[in-house]
Amino acid sequence: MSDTPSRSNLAAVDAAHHLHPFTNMKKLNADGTRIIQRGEGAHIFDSNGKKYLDGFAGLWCVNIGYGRTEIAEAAMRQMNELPYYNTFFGTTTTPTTLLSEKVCARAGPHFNHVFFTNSGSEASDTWFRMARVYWAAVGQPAKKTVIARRNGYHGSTVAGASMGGMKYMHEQGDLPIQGVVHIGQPYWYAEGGDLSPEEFGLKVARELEEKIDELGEDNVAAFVAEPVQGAGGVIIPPSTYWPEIARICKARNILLVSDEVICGFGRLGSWFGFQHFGVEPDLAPIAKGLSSGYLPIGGVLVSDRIADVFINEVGEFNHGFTYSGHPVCAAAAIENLRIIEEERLVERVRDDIGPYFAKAWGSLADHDMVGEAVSVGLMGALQLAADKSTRRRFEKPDAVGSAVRNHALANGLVLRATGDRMLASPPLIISHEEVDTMVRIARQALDAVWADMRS
Ligand SMILES: Cc1ncc(COP(=O)(O)O)c(CNc2cccc(C(=O)O)c2)c1O
Repeated sequence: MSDTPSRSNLAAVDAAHHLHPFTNMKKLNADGTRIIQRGEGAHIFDSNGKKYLDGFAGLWCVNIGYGRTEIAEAAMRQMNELPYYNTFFGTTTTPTTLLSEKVCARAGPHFNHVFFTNSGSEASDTWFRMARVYWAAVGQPAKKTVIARRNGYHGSTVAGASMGGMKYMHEQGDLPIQGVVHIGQPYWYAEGGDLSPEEFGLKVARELEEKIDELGEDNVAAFVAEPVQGAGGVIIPPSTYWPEIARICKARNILLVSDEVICGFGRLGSWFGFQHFGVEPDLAPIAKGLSSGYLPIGGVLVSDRIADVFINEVGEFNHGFTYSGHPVCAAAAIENLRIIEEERLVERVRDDIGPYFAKAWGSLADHDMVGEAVSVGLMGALQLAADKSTRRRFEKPDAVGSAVRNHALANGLVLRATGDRMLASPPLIISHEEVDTMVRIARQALDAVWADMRS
């Protein structure tokens, strides 16, 4: 049956058949969905030919930018040779094995093993089970509880959504599951009060020690955190935060889990976020920049402390996915990492475009509506404020953030709004001129919304 009628009316077909994630479908069907047709470099184009500078790299993930045909060619070669085989029952495939070596080579001396998944959420549920299996194998089975953070994000699977600190997710489906508790987040602008950022960083880190004391150290398996919270609003912790977290985890014998799904693969100007903050985690979920989103793949970096127990004590870890280490996805990821390495994109973020972005994006702090303009590497946020002199927030943060986002989008720039924070996470290949364009359109959007609010 010809698909011409459907293709000519994709929005109507989408409304009739496609349920979108994190979307109010009634509103979307009324507004109509936007068909994104192709991408090139840091730009995407919709089905009407409108061009957008993708200041969000898809969903934090298109690190090498769009249109890199080398990846399609690598995927096609693998697909034509072997489109799929599994890694259960004593088998593997060449790209899966080579990718595991390549990922570990960038993760530092303590990481020599990776467990592959299809997404970041599956990586969350994988390490969640690994942590409990690890403690049981070393004779401390009561160490089951995971401590996570309010406003953290770790995906949409049951454990991932439970460890996430988003109340609106917990309300749907009776989460969090037993064995997951939350402490505060290092969000100084909103919660620091009269403390300096450094004082606040120590205070909120020490909530971890208080929670461990409350639960009993012998009941706590792990603490999980994103190096920089992404979906929570690009919350960059004060300098005192991570050293104190690392000290507490070591002193109190709980596993430290660094969620690298966003911060990994160059986003912060280092291969992984934990390296940027000088931390040595025990486990680290990965996804997104691993393949730059060209094909779905995720995983868990497993430190020697954990891997040695799984190899020598646990025996069979009864966990895994049909597509764990999918050969075509692995081939695409290998090519993606080759591009990141050969074009020195991590170093570029650290030494060139990251500092350039910080200066340009930081200049927006002079706007009456901007309370802070912060960034690390190519991950930035604008905190919108009703009164920046007192850090007073807007009454309707979501409405303000959406208004700025929609204005930017109408003028050809994709930004993410989470409440009253405007988030940027452009492809690592973005040029200086494109950063200038991002900032120009963002400023225009701020001017327009601020003027609307005062009219
Ligand atoms: C830190 C972190 N951990 C786990 C996940 C889950 O990964 P998957 O989506 O591949 O299952 C994420 C994902 N992060 C994510 C996903 C979708 C939207 C947004 C947003 O900020 O709007 C963020 C993430 O940001």
